[in-house]
Amino acid sequence: MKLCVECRTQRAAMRRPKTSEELCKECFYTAIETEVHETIMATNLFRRGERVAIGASGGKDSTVLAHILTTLNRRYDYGLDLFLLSIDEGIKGYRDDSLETVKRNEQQYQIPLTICSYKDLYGWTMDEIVAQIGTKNNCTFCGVFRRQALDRGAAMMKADKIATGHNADDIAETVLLNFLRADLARLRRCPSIITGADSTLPRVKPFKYVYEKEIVMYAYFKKLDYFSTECIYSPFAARGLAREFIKDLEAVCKACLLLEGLNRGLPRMGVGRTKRNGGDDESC
Ligand SMILES: Nc1ncnc2c1ncn2[C@@H]1O[C@H](COP(=O)(O)OP(=O)(O)OP(=O)(O)O)[C@@H](O)[C@H]1O
Repeated sequence: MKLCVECRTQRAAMRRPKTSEELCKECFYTAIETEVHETIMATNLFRRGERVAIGASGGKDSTVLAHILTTLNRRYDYGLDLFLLSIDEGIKGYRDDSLETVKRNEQQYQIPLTICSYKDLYGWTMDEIVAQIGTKNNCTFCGVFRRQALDRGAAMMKADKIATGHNADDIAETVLLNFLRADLARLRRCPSIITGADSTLPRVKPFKYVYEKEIVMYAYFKKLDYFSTECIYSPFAARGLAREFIKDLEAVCKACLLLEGLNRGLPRMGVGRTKRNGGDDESC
């Protein structure tokens, strides 16, 4: 039986994707939560007394965000007034089901939920828009409307900030997409942990440094209640290509793993052959 390298008492339940350390569940939770807390502290992400809208889609990222922000707010006494804000894009068989999850999260985390719909704000549901425009450019409508809908919903609820569940993988995909589109303004802006800092409603990404795989593991081990189906229109989105490309790069990037080990004082991390990083002579 392998013991957790952190507590050395419990059985290791996983190899942590970010560090390759073998940890028990409790030490894994502590590691993620502490890292998010340190990110929040190091970047002054919130101020005491702020009212924070958590963009809640019912998916894994925003569900874990709601769970971790609620936990940290209590544990470290941030003094934040948290609430869930969901945008109902009007996608039958997808958003209606995920909203049911958010309604349960409202009870589980004991933070109030507000739902704003495209139908009320714009007079159109996404299903109606897709019926007009087809499945090629529909994500443009959805992305632009959702961004504004989150702002309008948060302003209506007198929020000071919007927190979203964007993680390290999402940010890498966005960087790649903006690079491919040669969109320099967005390329410069998109990796920031806080955007619109000077506006009345800044947006923050507390999971900027959290790997998607670790969010999935956290949600799975904690048995969090989240909705895991992809948007029915997303197979047509360009983001999917960026995601595949980054996953392929990750699978062979032995040099990055070795370098990370050296920088973290774990020189043996990534030494030897694993299924994930291939042979010893693989490179980016
Ligand atoms: N319908 C929505 N209502 C409220 N917030 C949303 C909605 N859709 C997305 N968001 C916010 O934007 C973030 C990124 O959403 P996106 O759909 O790009 O990614 P995701 O990785 O699938 O996130 P999640 O797992 O939380 O659904 C979410 O984590 C959430 O905070």
